[in-house]
Amino acid sequence: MASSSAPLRKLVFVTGNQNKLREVRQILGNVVDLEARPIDLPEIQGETAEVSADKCRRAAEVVQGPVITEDTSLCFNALHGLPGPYIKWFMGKLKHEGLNSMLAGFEDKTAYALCTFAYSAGPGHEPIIFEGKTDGRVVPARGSASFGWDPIFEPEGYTETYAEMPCKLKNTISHRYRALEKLQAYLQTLDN
Ligand SMILES: O=P(O)(O)OP(=O)(O)OP(=O)(O)OC[C@H]1O[C@@H](n2cnc3c(O)ncnc32)[C@H](O)[C@@H]1O
Ligand SMILES: [Mg+2]
Repeated sequence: MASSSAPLRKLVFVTGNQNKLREVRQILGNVVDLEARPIDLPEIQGETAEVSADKCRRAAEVVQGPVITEDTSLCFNALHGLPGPYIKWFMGKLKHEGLNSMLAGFEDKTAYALCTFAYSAGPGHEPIIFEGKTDGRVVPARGSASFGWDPIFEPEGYTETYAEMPCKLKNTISHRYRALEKLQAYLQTLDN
């Protein structure tokens, strides 16, 4: 943790998603001086780590300095991890009901939320990847529909969906929280 007298590390977070930004600010608190840039960067196809590293390289070029980017996947075990990094497009077309229907023919409704942060120290610096995973299952939508697929994801060990939980609880068990814990630990090593 940065000492109270040291200036906070400045970091640009490139994201077009206000809900992600809100949660990242809530979780990181004042550990870093986070500047948000709402740039919607192209995302390639591939496995999550490749998609994330590519987006972060582009972000570092745009920002010309240290930067973080984040990618979220929702992976259905019955579908071998799909929709995965393509969840945004599946959500957009199928909505909550259609995502449930995708699993109608399967007994196994388990899924996991995967958050991948990528950090680059600047243009030409290879991104470093930090992943956080939360297991759960896909259920018919319950709770406020304010953030993506939150209403249809019930984390393991809880009877509430992400959308039904107080944000403080989501932020202590979420895929995003778990990835940020690792990113934070890495940033601390840079301060020493
Ligand atoms: O600009 P970026 O950061 O890429 O923001 P995005 O909205 O495009 O986000 P992704 O590419 O990572 O796509 C992930 C999708 O999952 C949604 N999502 C991300 N985190 C979520 C969370 O914690 N709970 C519910 N939905 C989430 C998000 O709204 C997108 O539809
Ligand atoms: Mg995106």
